[in-house]
Amino acid sequence: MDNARFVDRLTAGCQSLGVTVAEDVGPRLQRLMAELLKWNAKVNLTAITAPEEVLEKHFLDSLAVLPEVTGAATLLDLGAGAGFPGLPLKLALPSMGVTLVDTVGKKVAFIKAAAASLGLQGVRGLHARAEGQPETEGIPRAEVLIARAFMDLPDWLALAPAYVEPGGRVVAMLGKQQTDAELAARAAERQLRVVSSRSYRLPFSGAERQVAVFAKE
Ligand SMILES: C[S@@+](CC[C@H](N)C(=O)[O-])C[C@H]1O[C@@H](n2cnc3c(N)ncnc32)[C@H](O)[C@@H]1O
Repeated sequence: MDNARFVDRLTAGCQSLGVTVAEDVGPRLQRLMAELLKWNAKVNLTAITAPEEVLEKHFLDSLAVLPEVTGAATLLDLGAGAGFPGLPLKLALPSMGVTLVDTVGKKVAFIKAAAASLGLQGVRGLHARAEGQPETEGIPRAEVLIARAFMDLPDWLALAPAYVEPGGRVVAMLGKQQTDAELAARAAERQLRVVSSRSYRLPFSGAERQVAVFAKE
């Protein structure tokens, strides 16, 4: 994909999702894509390798949750894989401190290399397994905790609150649609409340997604 098409698709995608990013985000996402595809040729980081799909399913899907994350001083992305959604969110919100955690060393090595190549300050890649004990795992708590394609919702709501600072919130990026009643029931099981929930469609494929935000009661 050439530069002009990348910028066009990014702009159209953001418009469709109702989010805005600064002008420098496009070129930096292009650099991130180049790094991802270069690494992926040697180590298996992601099954999504077609540039159009990387743009939609990794970059735009990550940026889709900007409304849920904007304003946070710190973000913790558990099970970040090749850096999604944490890296695109960091590019869009440069003053936010972002920690990305994964159990697979090569994925964390990629996150660190990509952050260095993009000159990103305030990004930490952490090779660790999140099992609910942040202190012993060496994982810092954050104002906002996020994960995509990491756990099903009940398991995520069981694990996540241990990693949230007082007054913070848990963001769940959901592939499978949940009703308001289902979300409220899952939240109540963990003494959480639903702060917000909304569905959206990826701009080009039309794939359905949902994002829900939870806080401690
Ligand atoms: C399906 S991938 C999703 C990656 C990324 N969030 C995305 O949406 O592209 C799930 C990731 O979680 C990591 N993972 C699984 N269990 C974990 C744990 N307990 N702590 C940290 N990472 C974990 C895996 O290594 C894998 O990279």
